[in-house]
Amino acid sequence: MTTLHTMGQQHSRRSWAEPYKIKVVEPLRTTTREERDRAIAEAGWNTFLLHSRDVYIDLLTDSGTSAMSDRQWAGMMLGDEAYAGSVNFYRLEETVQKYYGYKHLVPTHQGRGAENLLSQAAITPGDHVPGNMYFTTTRFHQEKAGATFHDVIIDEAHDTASLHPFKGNIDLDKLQALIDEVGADKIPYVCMAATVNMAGGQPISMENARAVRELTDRHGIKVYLDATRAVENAYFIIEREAGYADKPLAEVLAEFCSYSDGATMSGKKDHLVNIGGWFATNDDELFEEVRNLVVVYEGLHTYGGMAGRDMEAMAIGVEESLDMPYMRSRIGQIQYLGELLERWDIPFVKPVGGHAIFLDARAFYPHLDQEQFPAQTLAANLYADSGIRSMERGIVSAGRDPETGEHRHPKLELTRLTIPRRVYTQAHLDLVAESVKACFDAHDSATGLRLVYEPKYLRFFQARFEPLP
Ligand SMILES: Cc1ncc(COP(=O)(O)O)c(C=O)c1O
Ligand SMILES: N[C@@H](Cc1ccc(O)cc1)C(=O)O
Repeated sequence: MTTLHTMGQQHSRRSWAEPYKIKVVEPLRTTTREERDRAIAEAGWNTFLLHSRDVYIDLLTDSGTSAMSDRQWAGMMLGDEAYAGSVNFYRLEETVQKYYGYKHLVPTHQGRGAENLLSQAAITPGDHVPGNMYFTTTRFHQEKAGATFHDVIIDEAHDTASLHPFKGNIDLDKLQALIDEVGADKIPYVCMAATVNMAGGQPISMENARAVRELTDRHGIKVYLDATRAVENAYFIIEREAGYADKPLAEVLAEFCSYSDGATMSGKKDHLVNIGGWFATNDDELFEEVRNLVVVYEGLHTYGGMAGRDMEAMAIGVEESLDMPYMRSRIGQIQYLGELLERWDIPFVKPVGGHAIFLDARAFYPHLDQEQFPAQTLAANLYADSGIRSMERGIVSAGRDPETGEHRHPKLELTRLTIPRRVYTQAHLDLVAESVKACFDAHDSATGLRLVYEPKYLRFFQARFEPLP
């Protein structure tokens, strides 16, 4: 007999929902297939060169694309736009010290501004910088300052099918081998990213961060964290690592950061703002150098390229990012999209990471050679199908080897569907999954691309292509 009680059991599934409601909306424009074919051709088959008005659902990036809260918008009115000593700077400094635990803060216009300052201040030409997989702008600044970058991430990170829960981990043997090979005095710091963007938004475990600290301490090497998505990383530690399930995000973040000497930050991600970043350190001497350099590249050391109002919104965003219901729904959205794609056997990087779904373009287009740019092709095809904008993360992003001038051939050839924070609904994600499925079903017709214009630096942003016949 079905009782109310047993009915309850049959329907015991409990969904999560976003812990906010919508107060302001921005209309979306739809386009025809003909218009999109024209737009992608005019953009040289590069989604970075599309006009945003021609895009329907914009999954290019989670950088600077968040919806700010009503509190953050209210904070914008509290902007103290003094050239020097803005109230908002001191508020931001205090907030970062409180939650990230570092002693000194230098604001910058965004993450790469902080990377430039750290690289210039800490690297001597001929140095070596190990990191858990490269990030484009980070490695660029390290190489520009005269260092050689070494990928010391665990092998599982390069395998799209590996279900390792912490694919962002540093391989301690690889790190030790590099120290033995070049000497600790040639390694100014280990660059530790949390989460690892290019690996699929994959986290590092607390255990691994602690072990990296112990190893580097033995050799007197510093650790600088790329803290861009460190709160998302903290969420995965709570979800997947023994001993953290009941801890608040803020406590996990603070412990994680305690294993580093400082950090670079792109506030455009975790901090839920449209612009801004910072550099932080516990090292008095390095701080002195960076605080001096910032006035050359970014602005005075109490604004670093941000308006007072931006620093206020950022300080509020730091606190909002540490709210567990928010973070659960943030990661929940990405997992939701992953579940839809999984149902249709669409190949993508597993487990689902922190900020995006990374489609495995090699598996989509096994008939295309990597030099026919499968991930770039998939991004262009997805846009043409439905107006959804994604980003190539494969051979184009990897660029050329500075020594040989040849294309680098990364193992991962991915197309990234990046989810902006607090912006899209599940219905949008349903449309995304359906369009990905349509492209997957049409995979035989993809012919690949030819590179026709290649800029010198960070080529993926402005390169142009033509379809192969
Ligand atoms: C992991 C990571 N580090 C650094 C950066 C650089 O930050 P920004 O875009 O703010 O310069 C980004 C994004 O660009 C990133 O995803
Ligand atoms: N960090 C941002 C913006 C960006 C995109 C691509 C890059 O290679 C560099 C920066 C992102 O990952 O989307």
